[in-house]
Amino acid sequence: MTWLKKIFGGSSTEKNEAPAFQQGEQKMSDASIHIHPLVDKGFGPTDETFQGGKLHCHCSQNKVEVTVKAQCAHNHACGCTKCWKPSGALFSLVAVVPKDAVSVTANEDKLHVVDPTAAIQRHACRECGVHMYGRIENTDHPFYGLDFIHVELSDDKGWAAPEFAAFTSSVIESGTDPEDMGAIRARLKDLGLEPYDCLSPPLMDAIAAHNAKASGALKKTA
Ligand SMILES: N[C@@H](CCC(=O)N[C@@H](CSCO)C(=O)NCC(=O)O)C(=O)O
Ligand SMILES: [Zn+2]
Ligand SMILES: [Zn+2]
Repeated sequence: MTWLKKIFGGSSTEKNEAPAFQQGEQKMSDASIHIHPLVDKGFGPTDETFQGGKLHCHCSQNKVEVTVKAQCAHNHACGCTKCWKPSGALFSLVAVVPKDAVSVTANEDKLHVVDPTAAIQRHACRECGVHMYGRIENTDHPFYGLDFIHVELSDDKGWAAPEFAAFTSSVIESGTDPEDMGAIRARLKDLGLEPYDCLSPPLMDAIAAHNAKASGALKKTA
C-alpha cells in the first residue's frame, strides 16, 4: 500500500485490508525501544527549589562548560533531526531556559554553530559534537529570549522532568521504519510522554498568539 493510500484510504478492492495502525488501538509498550537513556529509566520528579546547574560536553579533557542559573521549562523528548541525541537514542531531550541565565564558563573556543541558517543556533563542541546550547538570534521569533539545553549534560539533580514528546513523526527522517511508529508512540505514552508531531498544545498556542499579535489579528495586550 502506498503512503498516499495509507493517508487518504485505499481503493474499494482493498476495503478489507487491515490498516497498519488503527486510531485508539491499544498496543503493548515495548521496553526494548530506546527513546532516550534518561527517559527509559524513569526521569524522577522535578525539584521545585532547583535553581540550575552546570552542563559539560563529552570530551575527556578540556570539557566545554556551560553554567545555567535557572530551572528549565518545557523539557521534552524531541524526535527532530536537528536536536542532538546520545548514540542509540531515538529522541533528544531538550528544554528551554532564559538566555540571560546561560553563560559559557570553560573552553568556549571549542564551540561552533552547527547550522548558522537554522532558527535555533546550536553551539556544539567541535571535538565531541555535543550541542551545549541553542540560541535564537532572531528577535521576531516566538521563542526569542529562550535558549535550548540538554539537561543530561548536567550532573546536578533536580531539573524539570520531561512533559511530552515533540516531532514524533520526524524520527522517520532519521531512518526509523514508519511501520514502527505505532509501537514508538505506545512506548512514549507508557513513559508518560504524550506524543505530538509538532510541539505541545501550550507551545503551539504561544507560537500562534505571537504570530497573531505580529499580524494584528490579536491585540498586543491579549
Ligand atoms: N521534521 C524536521 C523538524 C525540525 C524542527 O522543526 N524542529 C523544531 C523543534 S527543535 C526542539 O523542540 C524546531 O523548532 N526547529 C528549529 C531549528 O531547528 O532551528 C526535522 O526533523 O528536521
Ligand atoms: Zn567536547
Ligand atoms: Zn528538536
